[in-house]
Amino acid sequence: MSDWTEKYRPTTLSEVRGNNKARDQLEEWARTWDDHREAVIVHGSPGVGKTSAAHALANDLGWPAMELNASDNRQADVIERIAGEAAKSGTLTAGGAGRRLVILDEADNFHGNADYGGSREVTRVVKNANQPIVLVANEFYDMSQSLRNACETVEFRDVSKRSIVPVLRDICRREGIEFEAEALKKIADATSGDLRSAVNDLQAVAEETSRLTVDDVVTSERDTTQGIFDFLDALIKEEDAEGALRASYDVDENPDEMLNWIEDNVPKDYEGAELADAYEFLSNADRWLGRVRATQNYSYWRYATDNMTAGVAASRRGSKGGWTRYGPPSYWSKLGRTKGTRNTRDAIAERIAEREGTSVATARREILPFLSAMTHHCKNRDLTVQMAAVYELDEKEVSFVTGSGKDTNKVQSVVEDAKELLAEETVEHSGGAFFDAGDSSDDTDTTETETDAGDGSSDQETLAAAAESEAETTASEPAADDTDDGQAGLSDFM
Ligand SMILES: Nc1ncnc2c1ncn2[C@@H]1O[C@H](COP(=O)(O)OP(=O)(O)OP(=O)(O)O)[C@@H](O)[C@H]1O
Repeated sequence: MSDWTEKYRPTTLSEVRGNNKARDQLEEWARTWDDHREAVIVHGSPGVGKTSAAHALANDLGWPAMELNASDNRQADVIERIAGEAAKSGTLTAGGAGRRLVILDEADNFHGNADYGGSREVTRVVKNANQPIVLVANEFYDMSQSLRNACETVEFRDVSKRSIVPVLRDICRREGIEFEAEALKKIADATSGDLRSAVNDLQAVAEETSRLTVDDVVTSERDTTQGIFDFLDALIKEEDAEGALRASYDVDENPDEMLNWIEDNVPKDYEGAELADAYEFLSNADRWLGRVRATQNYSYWRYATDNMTAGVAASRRGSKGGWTRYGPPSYWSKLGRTKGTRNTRDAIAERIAEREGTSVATARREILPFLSAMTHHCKNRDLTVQMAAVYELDEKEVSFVTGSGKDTNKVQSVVEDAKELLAEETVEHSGGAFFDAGDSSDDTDTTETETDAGDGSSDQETLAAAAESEAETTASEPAADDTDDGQAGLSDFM
């Protein structure tokens, strides 16, 4: 059987589902290209149709599409090909004739090269291109600010369940597969916004049966973790203390794992004082889990669970709406599993504590999770570099905080740039703490200071504000200009 994601790839923009606004913006960008001559960045999560939309657009307009993949090539080659092609066809171009669409896939990956100048070169080429360029990216903020500023931006959102189901239904009809409506809903549910995964899952299940029932879908791997997502919703958004505890009974994870999930996801919806309170309960839970490990007395699990469920739910202030993309605990899950990672964690926490004038416990329980949330997968690259520089993190440690693999180009280039930054900064001034903690009390109860985003008068508050806006980083464009002087404050990177 051929690959259904290819077989049913949209060929015209009208077949791109669930992102009407983005689709229309993209079309408008293309139709008015002669007037503005800017490139466009199309960004969003994997599998939501960005690349398909670019190709469909080219098809609709009758422009040949030329696709380049940033990570497949050496940067110089890519640039040469873009620049060369653009210049060449530019000379042939008269009005709209000879127009072609350059699609640059994985455009957030240029940083993956030690040759930092590459990114600047791409920016220059993109700015001067004689042809419309679509840059496709997952992580908007992995692209340099000057590149972002040079382009228009179109954001593709996760595809809603409501839009996914009809796509699956169409495919079933065209493949002659019988199905229960609930089965399709279940697939859509389990793939949380990623239409490509939904189509893949549908094909996987359909290969096993000629009539698709709800029960057929149960076996998919994503489904086994679905319980935890429902639980997180209940805990973080819906239930009171008792309800949250009850919801945890349905979760098929041990308390250590459950704590990891909660710790990693609660900052996506909680903020300020409620987050501080929640962390307090989570650290209580952590202590009880430590006692279980030390004594093998499993009756303490109960206390840990109470803290992490009832405690966290009770910390909530006001109501939480909307839909949140909860994710597996990429970083915290590694904690406590092995002694090695615990040591890494503690080594980082010690350096943070020293720098910020807090206790190691505070650094570990309160500061590290913030850093982790803000630099998850190195998504805010400038900030990640800044962090690596200030705390002098090596590859293993950057990987630990961000959850990106330590052997990836991303992590290696972050560490390299951090070293460079550090070298520059030691010349400029004697280095400073990330947060510039005002008092240096060794008190573990300093939660207020890290989380109370008040008037923004101190770096601590800037950080807290950053943590709060973390959930919306993809939506907001920083206003600051390029900062190349290597001594920019944290707020300049936000
Ligand atoms: N919005 C959509 N409408 C219709 N089909 C879609 C949509 N999004 C994804 N698909 C299906 O998923 C496949 C992959 O989509 P596509 O490669 O365009 O996603 P993407 O957002 O570019 O992901 P990535 O960033 O991982 O490349 C398509 O061939 C199609 O089958």
